[in-house]
Amino acid sequence: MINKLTAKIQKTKAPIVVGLDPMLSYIPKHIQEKAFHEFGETLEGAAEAIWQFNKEIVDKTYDLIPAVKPQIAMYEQFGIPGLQAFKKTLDYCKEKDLVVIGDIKRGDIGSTSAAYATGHVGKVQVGANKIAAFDEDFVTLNPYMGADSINPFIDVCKEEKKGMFILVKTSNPSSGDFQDQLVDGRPLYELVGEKVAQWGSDFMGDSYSYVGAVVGATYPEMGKTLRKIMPKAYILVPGYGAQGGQGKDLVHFFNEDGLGAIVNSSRGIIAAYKQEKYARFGEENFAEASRAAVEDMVADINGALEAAK
Ligand SMILES: O=c1ccn([C@@H]2O[C@H](COP(=O)(O)O)[C@@H](O)[C@H]2O)c(=O)[nH]1
Repeated sequence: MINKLTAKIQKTKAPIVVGLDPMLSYIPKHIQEKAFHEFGETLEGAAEAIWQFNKEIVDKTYDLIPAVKPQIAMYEQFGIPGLQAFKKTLDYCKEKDLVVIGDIKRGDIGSTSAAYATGHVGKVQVGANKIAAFDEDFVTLNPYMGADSINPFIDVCKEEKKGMFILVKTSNPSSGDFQDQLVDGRPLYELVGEKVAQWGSDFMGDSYSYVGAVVGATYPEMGKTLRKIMPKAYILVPGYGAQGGQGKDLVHFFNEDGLGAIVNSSRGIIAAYKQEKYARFGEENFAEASRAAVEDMVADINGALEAAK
């Protein structure tokens, strides 16, 4: 899967991932009304609205992008119908040949992590059958419970040739509360970065590892340091757009081969039609606005990479 991700980034020339993080407040009235007419103002109605919204965005952008990152929390808030919409979204994106990164941020004691790994990237044994449940290509993981929370994912991913992005330095304002604390004189995120490099060293694709890292666009200097600590790890970079990150901040997240980082934007793409810049599209054409926002994001990042050469 890491080879597929790298190849798709090279083919599209778009080192970006569209975050499918639908909130009802982003979903145009005409979609909500249709879904509520059919299913009522219920969890089922909400789930139908987010599925129709996602589908239109995917239809209008899939030819420009290598990957999507559905955030499971946005679906879980609608309970079981929400999780069904999550699964429908994953399957549809895979039909469109997109790489799917499930933003699930799991990590628990070994036996529980093993169950999460089975459900999200593996296959569960049911009688004589082995069945893939959610079946993402990559997942995000929280490593702060230690190696035994990550190892089950490594085992399952090795079997399935799938991958993971491990939280190293997150984009949020209080990420420093714990991640920046000094341990033997070094920030904790650097030590986690070293561990990611170590985990990845015996789980390599052709040029990059199946074990990637999450580093926020909002911390460019730390991104530069972590790039050197984890040269073979793909870095998933959230924090672009709605959280303030811009192309010029991201140059040092990439390696000299122009690869090694994939930048996420969720609200900045899926709710683009709400921004003044894309207001010309109108609510009806929200997915066209998302397409324009993808094109602008790619131009911003590639422009910054060119300028830095
Ligand atoms: O450090 C992190 C890790 C994950 N995220 C997730 O990425 C998206 C960001 O959404 P935007 O709308 O582009 O701000 C969201 O799913 C977060 O849970 C992150 O922001 N930072």
